[in-house]
Amino acid sequence: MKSVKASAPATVANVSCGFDIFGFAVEAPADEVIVTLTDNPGVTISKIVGDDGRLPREAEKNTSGVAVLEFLKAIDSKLGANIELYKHLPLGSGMGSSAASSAAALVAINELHGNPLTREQLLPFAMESERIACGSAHADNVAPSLLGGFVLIRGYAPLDVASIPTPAELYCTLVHPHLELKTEDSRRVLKPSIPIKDAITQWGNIAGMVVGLMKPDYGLIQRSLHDVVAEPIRSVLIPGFHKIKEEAMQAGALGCGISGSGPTIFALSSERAVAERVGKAMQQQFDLLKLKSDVFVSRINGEGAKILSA
Ligand SMILES: Nc1ncnc2c1ncn2[C@@H]1O[C@H](COP(=O)(O)OP(=O)(O)O)[C@@H](O)[C@H]1O
Ligand SMILES: N[C@@H](CCOP(=O)(O)O)C(=O)O
Repeated sequence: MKSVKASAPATVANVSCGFDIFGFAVEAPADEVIVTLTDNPGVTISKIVGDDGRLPREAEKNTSGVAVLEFLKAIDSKLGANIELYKHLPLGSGMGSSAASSAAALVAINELHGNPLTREQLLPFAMESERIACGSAHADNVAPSLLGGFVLIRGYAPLDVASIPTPAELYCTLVHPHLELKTEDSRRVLKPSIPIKDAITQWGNIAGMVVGLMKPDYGLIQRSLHDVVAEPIRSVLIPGFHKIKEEAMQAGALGCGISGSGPTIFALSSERAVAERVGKAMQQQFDLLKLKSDVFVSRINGEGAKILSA
């Protein structure tokens, strides 16, 4: 039967001020899948590489499997599928690990059926996978992983997403300490409501980010990269967070915050050389805490999930 190989990139959700509504894709790392059509209905996962045996092999529990099951149900397919998953994203990282697997699997199964659905129409299936992974069908990882670029989730009911143009010279530094934080747990610590004063600060920054990215205006981006909603609560879960952020800013970053729900920390810079310097400064702080970490520097990835071979 026909097989398709696809990949989908890591993503930075929230981007400081935009809790659950902002996300962008980076160039690496990316998960890969090989999806093969089968005559028998249902979805199987025959192989997972790179997870040290930790991810569920049952399709109903793995984000890649859930996404493909939802797709096949939606198009009323009589066929089934088998998935091989090559996991390159660390689990519980705040880099959209659960989302990358489902985004890659979705573009592959869509391709195998002749692309009946647009990337946007694939989104609800990937969101269902996020519900399995963390109890909440948030779209700020799956949307940029599927669509590429910097994405705004304007609304969830109905789902309304928009791509925000970004300056070509905008670089992201990701520093991933070898720690795990489950999104489910770091969502549970958030408060159910926020004071109006904080809401005003937050929506001012969200609007500032959109204008700053579109103009582009690096000063405005810099002034807008603040989070008074999630970061003050979640930062206690990341060793050395405040010092690391301070060092990133000293090294020239426009802003620095928690990537998704952490523990990865992201920074944005207006030059590659600065983004690399920022990465070294951040990693040095994790070294001082005797925490191993990986650094990834990239532009915003405008392409998102892609077919590698069909
Ligand atoms: N294919 C998959 N890749 C990553 N995590 C998966 C996958 N399928 C299911 N999961 C589950 O999702 C959870 C990790 O997701 P999450 O906590 O959101 O981390 P991340 O921030 O890295 O996406 C884990 O409990 C894991 O078992
Ligand atoms: N908006 C979500 C994003 C979670 O991202 P992840 O990469 O940690 O899964 C949240 O902040 O909970």
